[in-house]
Amino acid sequence: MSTRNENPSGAAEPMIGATGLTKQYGRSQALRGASVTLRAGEILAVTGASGSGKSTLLHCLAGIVRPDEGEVSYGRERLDRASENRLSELRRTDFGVVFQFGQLIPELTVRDNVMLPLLLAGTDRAAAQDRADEWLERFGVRGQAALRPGELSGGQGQRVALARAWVTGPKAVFADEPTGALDSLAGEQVMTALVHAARESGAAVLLITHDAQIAAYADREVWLRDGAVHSGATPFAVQEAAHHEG
Ligand SMILES: Nc1ncnc2c1ncn2[C@@H]1O[C@H](COP(=O)(O)OP(=O)(O)OP(=O)(O)O)[C@@H](O)[C@H]1O
Repeated sequence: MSTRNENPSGAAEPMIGATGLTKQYGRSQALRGASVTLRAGEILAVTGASGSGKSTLLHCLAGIVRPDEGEVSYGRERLDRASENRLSELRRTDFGVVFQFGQLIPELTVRDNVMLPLLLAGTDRAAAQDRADEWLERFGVRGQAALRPGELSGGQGQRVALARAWVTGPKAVFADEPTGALDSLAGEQVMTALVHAARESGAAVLLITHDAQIAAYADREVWLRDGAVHSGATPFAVQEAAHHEG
């Protein structure tokens, strides 16, 4: 089911804005003047062929990577100039991140994985466990709380990763190909859970995907080519390239 254009918050104010971002890795120019806005409460899909700069853009917006040039604003704060301490604080409190392969800690149980961000933020153990169980329940994986990540299906693992991203009450969640390793049914279940969590919590979501069906869950779509952002629906040629390479 697509929820395109159904942002119930109706909020249009920019939450995170990036202008003129450039980022070079050795000889490879990942971003060339990329500008994008993530508005409060919206789900924004970012598509584009492999190597077009999608992950680098997400890393710059989430304060994981500092751009070479350009500005990243979070409200009134300049993330491109923020200290490392402030950026790691924001990643613990205001931002959640989900990657293609969940990146759960294999030695910890599902519940301990989800509790971890809360414990790092100083929440006491009993409260952290209650909140972790609550989010596992919302993502339909409460029954798997005592298992280790290696015992989960791909879709369950991604729903646990979403629970871990949402457990701290983030203002924005950055999801880099969260369904990229899943079959289409598991991908749809993960996206349904993600949209539900976003609507319930009011968190904005930046969703990277090479899959047009996954992008259709978003409120708005932008696409990257050669490190620059374009708005509107992804052109078919870019979709095709992303599909084959992704
Ligand atoms: N940490 C890094 N070190 C070196 N080069 C990098 C690094 N991260 C990205 N790049 C390069 O920057 C360019 C953009 O990469 P990026 O991962 O942002 O693209 P992408 O659109 O997310 O690609 P994909 O869909 O394949 O994940 C690529 O040429 C890539 O090789």
